[in-house]
Amino acid sequence: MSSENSTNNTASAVKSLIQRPRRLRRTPGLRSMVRENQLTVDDLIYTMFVMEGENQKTEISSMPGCYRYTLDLLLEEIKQVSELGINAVALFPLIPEAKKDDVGTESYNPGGLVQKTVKAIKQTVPDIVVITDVALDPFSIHGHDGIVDDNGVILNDPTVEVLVKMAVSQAEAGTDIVAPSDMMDGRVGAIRQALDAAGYFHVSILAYSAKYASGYYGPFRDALDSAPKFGDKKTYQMDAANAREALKEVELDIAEGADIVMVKPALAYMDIICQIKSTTNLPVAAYNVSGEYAMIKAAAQQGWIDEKKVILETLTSMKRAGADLILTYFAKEVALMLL
Ligand SMILES: NCc1[nH]cc(CCC(=O)O)c1CC(=O)O
Ligand SMILES: [Mg+2]
Repeated sequence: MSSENSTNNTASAVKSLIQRPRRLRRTPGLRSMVRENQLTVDDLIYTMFVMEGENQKTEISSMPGCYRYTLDLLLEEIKQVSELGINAVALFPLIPEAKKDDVGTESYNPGGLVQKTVKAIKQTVPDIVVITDVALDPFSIHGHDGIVDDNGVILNDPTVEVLVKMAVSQAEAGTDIVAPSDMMDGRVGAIRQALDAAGYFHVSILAYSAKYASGYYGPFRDALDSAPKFGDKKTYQMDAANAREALKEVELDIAEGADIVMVKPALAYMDIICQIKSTTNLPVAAYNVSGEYAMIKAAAQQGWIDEKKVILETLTSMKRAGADLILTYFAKEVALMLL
């Protein structure tokens, strides 16, 4: 018994406290019994960068500890993380400049990098869930997620036609989940229809439903060399000030056939995760984006924060906000911490 609670001059109001929340924080066992949320390896989706070539991995300078892998080394990494219990990987390709064009033709090449990668993963680690990104930015010379007209306007409906081809070609390659990250209107419905028409009823759609125009994507654009060559993405990605609009976007994507809805970025949008969770029974995903990764790594490298503690605290808070799934570059590190 600590003397703090037994001194004679303790105010009587405190002495007679009936509720003392600290009672349940007294020991690790008690804390564990009343813990409301638990981060587990099942929550994690490992976001990975793939590039052409052989036997190479290159570190992304603004994302220390995160690499672009050639397919052979990517497969090694995926085997390892699968053994650690990670269920799913989300793939993003680095496309050589020479294969980029105005309309992202390479994105639906049956022999393209993504398609080749999906096939190889399915042959080597068949149990891992493969999630492929559906958006034009890695494939377009201008770095936008859509087709651009002469006035610099990002065209919605012509872009959706390309996204549909991309999604079907990923399904042909064997992907489990297609994940449109482009924010064009109507793409979820168009992709669902096309997948079904081609017999891919079983392929799921993870919709980037509430994706914000964010400063937190900088390191990702370094990784893929995909920063927009002009303007910004504000005519298609959402305004950071809006919350009700996120609910509208989610509602539309669900009506169009989304299987999982996502909020992106995560950390600055916890309120959005929480609100969406309370309005849908679908699984809700959160994308712990590149800038969120970079901030933690940078502060940790300076010795300013305890990296492991901050990673676990950050991802657990996303679960507390309502995320069922978390896309994160920390997935492997976290899986090791949770062992
Ligand atoms: N379709 C683009 C896309 N898909 C995933 C990310 C960012 C992910 C991250 O920052 O980790 C982006 C960047 C963007 O919209 O410019
Ligand atoms: Mg939408």
